[in-house]
Formats: sequence, C-alpha cells, structure tokens
Amino acid sequence: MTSATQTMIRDAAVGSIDIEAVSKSYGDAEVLSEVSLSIPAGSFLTLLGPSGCGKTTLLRLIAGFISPTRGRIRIDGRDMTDVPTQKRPIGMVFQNLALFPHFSVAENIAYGLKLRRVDAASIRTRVDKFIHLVGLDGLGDRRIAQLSGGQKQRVALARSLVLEPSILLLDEPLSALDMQLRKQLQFALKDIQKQLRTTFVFVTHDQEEATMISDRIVVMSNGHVQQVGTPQEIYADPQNLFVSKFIGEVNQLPGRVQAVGQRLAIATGAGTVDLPSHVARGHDPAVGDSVIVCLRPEKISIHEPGETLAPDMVTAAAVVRDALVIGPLTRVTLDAQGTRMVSVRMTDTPGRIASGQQVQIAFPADSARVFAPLSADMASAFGEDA
Ligand SMILES: Nc1ncnc2c1ncn2[C@@H]1O[C@H](COP(=O)(O)OP(=O)(O)OP(=O)(O)O)[C@@H](O)[C@H]1O
Repeated sequence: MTSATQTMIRDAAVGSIDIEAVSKSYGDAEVLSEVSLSIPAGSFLTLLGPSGCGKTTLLRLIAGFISPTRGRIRIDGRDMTDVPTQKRPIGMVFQNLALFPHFSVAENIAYGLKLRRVDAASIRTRVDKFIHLVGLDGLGDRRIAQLSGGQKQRVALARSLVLEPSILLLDEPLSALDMQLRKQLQFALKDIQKQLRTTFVFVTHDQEEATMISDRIVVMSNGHVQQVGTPQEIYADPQNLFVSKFIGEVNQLPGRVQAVGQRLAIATGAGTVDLPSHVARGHDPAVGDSVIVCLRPEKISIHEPGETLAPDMVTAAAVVRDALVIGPLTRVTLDAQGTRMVSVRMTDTPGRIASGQQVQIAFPADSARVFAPLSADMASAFGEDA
C-alpha cells in the first residue's frame, strides 16, 4: 500500500448502519416487510435477490431518497430516518453514471469538491490520489466520451469516493459491462473497499458477483430478508430452499418423511435416504411431510456398483448421462432412478466416467440439507410452480 492510500484509511468505527424493522409500502403493496439488518462499519455488504425483491428500495431508504412506512434507520448510532439525503454521510454509484461527458476525468472527479469550495491545491492532490486509486493514472485529461465503459465506471467511483463518504451505496454499478470487464472491476472494487474501509452496500441480482466481492450477503426475496451471512456460510448452510437454489447449483430430491427422531427417513425417487435429523433447516419435519433433500454437486461422488463405502455415506444407483470437462472440473450428469443429478469433481479424479455407465452415487449423510418446499410466491422467482 502506498503512503498516499494510507493517509486515506478511515477510522473503521464510522459508517455502521442499523436498519430496524423497516417496512415500505406503496399504496396497499408492501414492498419491504420488517427488514432488520446491522451493517458493521468498514464492511462490504451485498443485497442479493431476484428482480423486484426490494434491493433498490432498501438502498434508497438508506440514502434517504424515500422514507420508511415503519421502522428506523441509524447511521453510527444516530437516527437518520428523517434526515435528508444531503445530510447523510453517504456517496452513491449507479449503473447510469450521470458523468459530465464534455468534462475531463479530473474535472468530473473534482466537481463535488468544487461545490464544497475546497481550495484548488487540495482538489488537485485529492483528485490525483483518487485517479490513482481507481487505476486511471495518466487519463486525467481525457474526455469522458473517449473512455471505455469500465473506465467510465471507475471515474464514477472516484467521483463519489473523493468526497470521502463513510458509506458508499452501489446499485448494480457493473451490470452494463461485459463479463471480462465486470470481473476486473469486481476485483478493483473489493481492493479499493479494503484500502479505504468505507462501508460498501452493493446491490446485484448476480449471485456469482455477490459471492466474489462481499464480506457478507443479504439474500432477499419478496421484500423479506431470507438470510444474512458470509458467502461461505450462505453456500454451505442455506437456511431455506430459496437460498439454497439462489446461491450456487443444487441437486433436489423431492421426498416424503417416513420416520423422525434422531434420524430422518425420507422416501425419494432415488430410494429411501436415512439422514441425521440435524440436517433439517427452517422447519421440524413430521411424518408424512413433503420435503426436498438438497445436495451440492461437489458432495456427490461416483463409484463402481457394489463398491463398499464408509457407513455415513448415503448411496443410490444411477446411470451416467454425460460428462463435461470444464478445465479443472468435470461436470457429470446422472439419472438416479428418474431423478436428474449433477456431480462435480476434479477432472484428474481417477476412475472412468462414460455415458450409459451404471454407477453408484454417494454423499455424506450430513452434507445433505432438508427443506420445506417453496411457497408459491417464492417458486415464481425461479419460474416454477410450487
Ligand atoms: N415508486 C414506486 N411505486 C410503486 N411501486 C414501486 C415503486 N418503487 C418500487 N416499487 C415496487 O417495489 C418492488 C421492489 O422494487 P425494487 O426496485 O426495490 O426491486 P429490486 O429488487 O431492486 O429489483 P431490480 O433488480 O429489478 O432492480 C417492485 O415490485 C416494484 O415494482
């Protein structure tokens, strides 16, 4: 880290946000329901969910563009619910950049400082610092019209950050960029956030993007928070079927509960599976309940029929449909007695895999998760009937 960036590091104690039981209605329609969320100062938090789930509404509430119907919003412990936007310690970056096209990069970045009547020498130093921070060295004199989409987005970022807000709100800032540029900017954003320790609240509907850049993710649907956690927690231990399906790929075995107690016996199309009862999430399954057994593809291993496996492995007979090599990983699609399953393994894993091959698939019993089926409104987010 350069000494220039060191001087910009803020006190990590500022920039915390507390959202307390916030609801927002438009007419009869409640678009956010009782959302409570604590965002620590200096963290990178992402609001993730399908279109229309309320991400932008929550961001606009934090910004103060709109007011909650119920609930309070605090910043650094201070009630900001009725404080106007310009008095909140907040900067914003949107997909629509609203840069001044005929101004240079430096003039765009300097704009907010000039409005604040900062002296010319300080403006020059700060603009140079932030041009460097966002990786635009040497482009200060370029017109905005002469920049690529990614470079423009970097200017927008610098223009907000140069005002040194303790919180930066970012609403799908990368969604107009092509994949490669998007990846570069994701790394740049994460790096800049780490250096400055500004609190970033980032909105996306792209789960891969959320997983790449966030310290913590808030998964939302239909105006409700479904789960808050690190990307790893949310992937490894989703608390309901919506989160499980929304983050990463998941195999689903619909089934009916046959026995409960210390173990759960669940009859599925691929046979009866016997699981420890602690793998159930979000509900206590009862005998007769319809449930969905979920498995991440990397938890499913492929073996010769009849091969003896460890006692904690759940097994089922299956036929290989196809195997696709994607660099270091091979994605194997299987038919487990009528249920489509996907297994992902390292390409250099020993053992032959060929279409039509009869195999035994297996997974550790405690790697499964058992959920209640999706409600109709949640199923619609995946284009499904419940
Ligand atoms: N001013 C408004 N008046 C009425 N309804 C609104 C208004 N603003 C948003 N909504 C509704 O609130 C819901 C949440 O909208 P919001 O923009 O927060 O969703 P989002 O998760 O950001 O979606 P997207 O990813 O598509 O931007 C939607 O059903 C939307 O139609």
